[in-house]
Amino acid sequence: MSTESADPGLALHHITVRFGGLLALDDVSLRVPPGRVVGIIGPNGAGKTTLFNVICGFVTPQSGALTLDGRPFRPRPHQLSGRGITRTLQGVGQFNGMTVLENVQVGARRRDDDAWAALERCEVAEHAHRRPGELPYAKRKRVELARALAARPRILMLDEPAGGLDTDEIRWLADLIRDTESTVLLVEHHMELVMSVCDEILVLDFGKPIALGTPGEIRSNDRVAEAYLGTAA
Ligand SMILES: Nc1ncnc2c1ncn2[C@@H]1O[C@H](COP(=O)(O)OP(=O)(O)OP(=O)(O)O)[C@@H](O)[C@H]1O
Repeated sequence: MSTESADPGLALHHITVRFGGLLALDDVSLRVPPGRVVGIIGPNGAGKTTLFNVICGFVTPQSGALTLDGRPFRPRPHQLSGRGITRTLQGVGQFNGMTVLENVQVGARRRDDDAWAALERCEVAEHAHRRPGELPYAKRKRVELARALAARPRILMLDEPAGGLDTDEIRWLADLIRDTESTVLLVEHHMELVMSVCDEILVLDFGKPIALGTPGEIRSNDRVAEAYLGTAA
């Protein structure tokens, strides 16, 4: 571990997760250096969400370890935002009993300037006083992003942010991911988005890491094409 003590960012070391007899993650290692956009792809059931859940402390691995800046990191869901880690949810996931602004203020931990800046960044400030349920789906996805950005996270975990969005919205999302100062971990099925924004991509198949590389390397990897791109592209 001594060589890793100078390792900035998040790292997963040999993570294995079993659900009964099912091997959901099989010896997965990944480094997420500051400022990078790292994608995690793979077919349905490959273990992407489980990997996110390990980072968030919802799932405890049977073996392996996490480090943050080279130091042991034992994630606990309620302490994540304090460690600078924020996750968006699949779908929209807002409280409909609260206004858009109030939802985003939860992310901002009540710092109004951060909440408004995030609403403006996501171009939904004009809807601040409406309920999320009154907005179209794409706008609610933007509110969910604003909620996450309002925390000014060091590491932003995006869980299928393109789901249900049209081409223009996905283009907007790609710009947002490229522009953010946060380190980004992206689980996504939309290959064009993944290939256009990621610096590095981890490919999982039945819990096994089968490739790790730049978009170009992943595109030309035969094993990936066989396991995933061939069926999903
Ligand atoms: N809590 C759990 N208990 C039992 N099995 C689980 C649990 N969570 C996930 N699994 C199983 O672990 C495997 C990996 O699931 P996971 O949701 O991580 O895959 P995924 O890559 O995110 O899939 P998708 O693209 O469909 O969201 C699947 O076979 C799933 O059924």
